[in-house]
Amino acid sequence: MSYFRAENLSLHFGGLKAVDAVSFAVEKGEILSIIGPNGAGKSSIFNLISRIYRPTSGRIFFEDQDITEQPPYDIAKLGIARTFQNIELFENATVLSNLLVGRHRHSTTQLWQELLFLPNVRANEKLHRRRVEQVIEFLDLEPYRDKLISGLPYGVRKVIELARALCSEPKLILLDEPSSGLNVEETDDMSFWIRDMRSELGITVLMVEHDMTLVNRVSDRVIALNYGRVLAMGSPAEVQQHPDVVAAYLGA
Ligand SMILES: Nc1ncnc2c1ncn2[C@@H]1O[C@H](COP(=O)(O)OP(=O)(O)OP(=O)(O)O)[C@@H](O)[C@H]1O
Repeated sequence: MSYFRAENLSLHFGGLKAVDAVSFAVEKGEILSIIGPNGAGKSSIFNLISRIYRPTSGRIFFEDQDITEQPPYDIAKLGIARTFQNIELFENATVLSNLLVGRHRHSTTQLWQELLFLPNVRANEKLHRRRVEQVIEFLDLEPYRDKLISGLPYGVRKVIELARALCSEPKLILLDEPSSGLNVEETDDMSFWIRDMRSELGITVLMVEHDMTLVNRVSDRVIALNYGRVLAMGSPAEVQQHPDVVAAYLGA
């Protein structure tokens, strides 16, 4: 049994097949990248996994559990986190506050307990802060801890978005174009974070990415999509040399 599995997944918008009978599996500890031209269906697959959309047909399994019908909040609880192509952070809050939001899935206290600030609330708060500090250290974000998001450069925000996803202690992370908007040096750093996430934190990675340098550097396997269908699957080199993939990128 695979760690994560999409089986015959389809998503139709009227007559448009954004995702068309896509099947793939991700093994525990693997870094798998999804590539493909604009409109190929990459983000739609992420939106199906995080339950922003319901599949027209097909099933999704995680750790041997059928999660196709799970509500979005439960997906996070099961240990699947994601980042977005367009960064989604609270602009007028500090980095630390944004990261504490990432701890939400581990909240065990009720609102009434929080209002009364009972001892278990304090203990919980301490645990959350400790975990957040670990992520801050892991991603070298100490200089930004108390800064407002609105004053930070794009490259740093991108790392903070990754940090927020890591604060939820995910088992599987979905990275939606982690290099978009980053310069060469920042993309280089991103490739190290992604590899370290796997080797040091044991996180399995499913990534949508356009930058082939990053894809080649971190991926164990690659899936190429076009018009919602799988064109090729295999090692980064195999997929990039596949004639259908070459044709799709050349617009043939
Ligand atoms: N909510 C929607 N309603 C209608 N069509 C949609 C919707 N979302 C996506 N599509 C269409 O589905 C297809 C796949 O889109 P998707 O965003 O998944 O592609 P993508 O591979 O992520 O593209 P990009 O690299 O540009 O982000 C496209 O033709 C897109 O226009």
